Amino acid sequence: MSLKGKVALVTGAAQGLGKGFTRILLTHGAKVSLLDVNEAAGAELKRSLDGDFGADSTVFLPCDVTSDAQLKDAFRRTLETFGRIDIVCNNAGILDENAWERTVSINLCAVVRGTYLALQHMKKESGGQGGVIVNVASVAGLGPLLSTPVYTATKHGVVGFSRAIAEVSKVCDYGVRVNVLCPSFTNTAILSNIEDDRTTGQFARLKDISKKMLQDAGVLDVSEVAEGFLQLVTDEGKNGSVLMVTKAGTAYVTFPQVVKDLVASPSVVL
Ligand SMILES: NC(=O)C1=CN([C@@H]2O[C@H](COP(=O)(O)OP(=O)(O)OC[C@H]3O[C@@H](n4cnc5c(N)ncnc54)[C@H](O)[C@@H]3O)[C@@H](O)[C@H]2O)C=CC1
Ligand SMILES: CCCCCC(=O)/C=C/C=C\C=C\C=C\[C@@H](O)[C@@H](O)CCCC(=O)O
Repeated sequence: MSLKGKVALVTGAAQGLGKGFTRILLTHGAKVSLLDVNEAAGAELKRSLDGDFGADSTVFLPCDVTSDAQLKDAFRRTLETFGRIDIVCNNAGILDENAWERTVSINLCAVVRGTYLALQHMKKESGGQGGVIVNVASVAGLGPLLSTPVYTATKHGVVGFSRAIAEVSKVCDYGVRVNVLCPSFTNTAILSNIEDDRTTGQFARLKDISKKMLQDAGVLDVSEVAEGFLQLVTDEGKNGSVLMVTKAGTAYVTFPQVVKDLVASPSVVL
């Protein structure tokens, strides 16, 4: 899929991975609507992108993705600005085991909200032109990151929800692909949480284990993850795909078909 003339909406775009996704989309000819709760960082990024890609290539929309009204308004203003939405990346996320309800609200509830809004605008049965949604989970969405159980739960939820919605889209012929990106440790601000007792809370005593996992796994550059993101956006054969990006390599994840396996071989003991 060529990105020329396409319009993307990226949440949590002001820094880190969202900024990397934004830049790779712009480099390949798309226009991007940047959503972020951090107005200062968003405005600063907009100024920088104006210089690199021209002022008409992006729009920055202050938005707290936990607010239904703000996210709906951001979609509306994106359509007003660019006339279409072809790509949605639900990327915004935090890690805070103390503020675990807010972690769930941002990392999972807002991904559901952003996915449903994207489908509302893109699915063919409501007059849309189709498109693609990339939801950002984590390797912690594939297995437990022990010092962050709620963060782990939210990322598992993003994987499960996205795979299910991808199946819905296929069966209902929405014309919208839904994929999941599962990066490993990447060099952004969120990594500092691994050492921060304020965000690991009751699990702070486990931080040395998580730090060793980080040291063993290595730390990705944003650009490495952005290449995986671009694959999920542009490969029109990918729907319901889960792409894991690690320093050891990039791979599509396959999942056991438990029910089919169970029926096929009743001896399977769960
Ligand atoms: N950095 C890493 O090691 C990994 C990160 N991820 C995920 O990647 C996504 C992006 O995180 P990073 O770029 O690493 O972190 P980051 O902290 O650098 O960027 C997160 C961005 O989301 C924004 N944001 C936070 N809450 C928001 C809200 N309520 N509404 C709108 N924007 C909000 C922040 O202002 C920030 O710009 C997250 O979902 C994170 O869980 C997944 C795997 C690894
Ligand atoms: C603490 C900051 C992390 C926030 C960013 C993020 O999401 C990073 C995730 C990176 C890696 C997650 C790894 C999870 C591993 C589990 O799947 C499990 O396989 C670990 C098993 C460890 C072992 O050797 O037994």
